Amino acid sequence: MTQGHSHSSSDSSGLELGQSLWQSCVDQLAQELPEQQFNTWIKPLTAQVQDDISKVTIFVANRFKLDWVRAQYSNRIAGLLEKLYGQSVQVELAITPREAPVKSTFTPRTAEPAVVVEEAYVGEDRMAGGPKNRLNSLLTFESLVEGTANRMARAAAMHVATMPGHLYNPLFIYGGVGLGKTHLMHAVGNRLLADKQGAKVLYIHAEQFVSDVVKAYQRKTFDEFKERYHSLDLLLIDDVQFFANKDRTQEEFFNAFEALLAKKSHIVMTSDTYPKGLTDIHERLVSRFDSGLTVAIEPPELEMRVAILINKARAEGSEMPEEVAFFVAKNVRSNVRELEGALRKILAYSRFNQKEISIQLAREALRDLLSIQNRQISVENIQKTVADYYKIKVADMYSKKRPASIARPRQIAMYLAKELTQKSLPEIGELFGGRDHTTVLHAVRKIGGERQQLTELNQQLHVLEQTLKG
Ligand SMILES: Nc1ncnc2c1ncn2[C@@H]1O[C@H](COP(=O)(O)OP(=O)(O)OP(=O)(O)O)[C@@H](O)[C@H]1O
Repeated sequence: MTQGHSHSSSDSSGLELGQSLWQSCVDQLAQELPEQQFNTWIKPLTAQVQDDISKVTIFVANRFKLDWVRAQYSNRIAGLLEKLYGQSVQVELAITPREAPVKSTFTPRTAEPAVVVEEAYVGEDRMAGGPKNRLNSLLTFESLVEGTANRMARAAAMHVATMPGHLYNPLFIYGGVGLGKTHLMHAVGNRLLADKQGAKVLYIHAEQFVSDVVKAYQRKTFDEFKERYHSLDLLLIDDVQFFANKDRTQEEFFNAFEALLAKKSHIVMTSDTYPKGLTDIHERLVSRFDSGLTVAIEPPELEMRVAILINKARAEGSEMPEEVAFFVAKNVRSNVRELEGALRKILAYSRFNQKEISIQLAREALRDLLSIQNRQISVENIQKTVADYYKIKVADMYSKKRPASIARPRQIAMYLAKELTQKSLPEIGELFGGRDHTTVLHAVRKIGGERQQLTELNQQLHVLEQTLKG
């Protein structure tokens, strides 16, 4: 989003701008806040932006959350909106009305449906039209771009959607943030419902499951809880790493899991790590998670990022020239959510200034983003981050020591230095204790090659890249 521009106040561009402003704010918070905080407090928020963007009303599920969001986040949100928009924006908080005005309510695209559905299964009135499945109908196989990074996961998901309860049960999908795990899961649900209308499908975030367990506990409604979960045909449960340390939840999930598998209902789960990498989750559950098919979603490669940009632009009614898409995809590398954020900024900037989308325009629209990237990534920074990650001393990055426990992280750091900075091989060699450029080249080729083969290494590199990009 740009600053200091003029704008008309009441036409539809005000609405669009409001939408992308709120989305940019959410994207920014996703970058700044620890993931769990973001997912708990910010992701479920919906906002209504006044046409002239002087006021944003943020909807929160209940009184408790309202107080919390007000105390912890409202100043920060107001500050961000002001920074993004270039003028002050009044921020107001309200409790989500029972029937939210869906049309004018903007939800971050990554979030659950527009109305916060915390009470969805408790209030009898909501049961009238059948239980809510919480699926977002926009997240389908059709809108998911396929590439090497998600091919396996997509094929498995497609199989589950067409023949649930058959193979790959449970299907466990893991990968870093913003890589399309949630999207894929919704796609399974949407496809199954399209094929079998009456199917009982539920998408739920692991934290919501925890909160359902707590409620059942408080209200002594475990029978209802069981009835609800154990009767599903397809359970889609997101981010199961959130079950960590929640014993009662794990027990209830274990029961649901067993009941569902016994009746050949399908379970699809996602997590930020592979099952054995989960911490503070009971072994018996972990081994259940791993008992069907476990697939990774990898960060998208360049061509896939380009395709995603072009597709998403088209879905928004704009054409993004291929050279611009390449420019953006080369500069925004970590995940799809960031790509979407970049795209929104470019579209808003182009509409606002009524200019064609070009590389120059993209450069201007993404000025902040690009400068943050350039500022943060230095070879020293990489050395420190990699040393921390593999628990070795930073000094070992320049030392002559050769044990594998040191040499390998050092090679990884060299690889990242080549990937993420503009430095030449000799310059990098110099910064690693005066090593020859052929040593650096060897490291770059070796790690780059292994990355294609070893999922675990690829995940580690992905984490490091995300950390370095801030
Ligand atoms: N291959 C793809 N094609 C099109 N859109 C994609 C693709 N992968 C991801 N997206 C989009 O990127 C955004 C982030 O994806 P999603 O929310 O599914 O990520 P996630 O892996 O579940 O991340 P998190 O763990 O942070 O929840 C979504 O808007 C999604 O639609």
